[in-house]
Amino acid sequence: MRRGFLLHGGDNLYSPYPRTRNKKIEHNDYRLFNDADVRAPLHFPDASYTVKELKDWGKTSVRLADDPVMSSRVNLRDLGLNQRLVFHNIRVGTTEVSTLLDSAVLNLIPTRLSPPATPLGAFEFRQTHNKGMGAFATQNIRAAALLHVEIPATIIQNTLVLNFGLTRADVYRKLIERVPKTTLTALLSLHNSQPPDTCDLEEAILRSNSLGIDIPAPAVPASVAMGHSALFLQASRLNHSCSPNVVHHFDPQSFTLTVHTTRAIAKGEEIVYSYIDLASTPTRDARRSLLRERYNFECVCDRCVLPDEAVHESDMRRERIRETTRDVTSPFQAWYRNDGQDDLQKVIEFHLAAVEDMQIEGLAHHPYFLHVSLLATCFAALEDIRGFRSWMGKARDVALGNLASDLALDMLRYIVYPETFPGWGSARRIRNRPWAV
Ligand SMILES: C[S@@+](CC[C@H](N)C(=O)[O-])C[C@H]1O[C@@H](n2cnc3c(N)ncnc32)[C@H](O)[C@@H]1O
Repeated sequence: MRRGFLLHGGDNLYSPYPRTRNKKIEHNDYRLFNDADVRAPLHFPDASYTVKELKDWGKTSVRLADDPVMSSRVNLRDLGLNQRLVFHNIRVGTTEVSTLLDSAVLNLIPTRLSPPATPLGAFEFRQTHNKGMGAFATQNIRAAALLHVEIPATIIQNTLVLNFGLTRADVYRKLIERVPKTTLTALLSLHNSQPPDTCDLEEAILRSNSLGIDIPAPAVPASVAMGHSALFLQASRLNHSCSPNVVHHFDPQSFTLTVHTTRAIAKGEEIVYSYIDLASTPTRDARRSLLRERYNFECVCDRCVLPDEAVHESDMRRERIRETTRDVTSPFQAWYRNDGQDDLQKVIEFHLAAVEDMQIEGLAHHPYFLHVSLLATCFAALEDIRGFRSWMGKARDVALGNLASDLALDMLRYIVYPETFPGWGSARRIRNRPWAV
């Protein structure tokens, strides 16, 4: 028996529940309710996920399992402003996520959550001497560790202002109305970086601390699916650095933000990520002006407060990283095209120099992955198992930190069975080509 299904009678849609049986439900509501809350759980292949409760239209709750981590609870309410706007308060365990979303995105809110992996959590919050609060490692932490996992406190769709003719203030006010009291208290203690008197305090804090998240959505237009901002009460305490030691990603499967280390962190070191794209801003001045413009602060990270001469060297190094990354595959390709007549050692040195520059600068963003992957490819060509495993291991760490689990699994396979790597032994093979000199 399909408990909880809404009945579809021509154009009139009615709820089967006693308290709401005679309540006419608008077409949009039906579509939302049906798709997001009822159909999805029943499609679960795993028998342990069943709809445990489903009651009270308008305050609908769906429990998927007794395990609080594996269950989600969805409350729907029509905003009343527009048929297509719906509020959701999603309970995930004991955490409530207050959201203001376009109804098209409702389908994307998971009714079944993957359990988030257990984070190391080895950090504490305390005052910094020049950046307000910050997070600090309470023990030595290895590279590629899962440091923190957090469910958002709020999610807001950025395009609501455009799509529904609301003012930005309307949207934030409506969202704040839905935030539970305890969350609001924690939210109000966060940093406010907005210029004074530009908006309400709540809005200012949400704007100062929210992070962009992508909710992938094959079924809805990209403009709707992307462009959400989420507030994370703890991750909001992480400061910016131009030499970051962590990256964060929103994982739609577990509906959590995950924070991974990009390099080893010493006990007492501050945990920092980059608020901007460091690859496109190699100089301190460029980074500072971008941060000033976007986030209204002057960067005083370890890299930016170096003496002028050291800053100049750092700028040069970062320019060099940008240059070597521009056509990152060409040295290897040239070697390959030339039937291996050039010295593969030179290709290796090219990438090693780039990696060294990045290590000095404390950078492990995208170009780092390319360089270490190409180093692994060079060592594979030479059938050098130790070199291959070492660089492939570094590339895999980056993949893990970026939640590319399929790629990381492939890489693990290559680490275990190097000879299955596609370019394994290519140095020997191309030298033996009949047309090779
Ligand atoms: C999202 S909050 C980070 C946590 C904040 N320090 C706090 O006390 O809650 C962002 C604010 O922290 C400060 N901040 C973060 N990184 C900084 C940096 N590298 N240099 C100077 N201030 C920084 C700025 O005031 C910025 O507006």
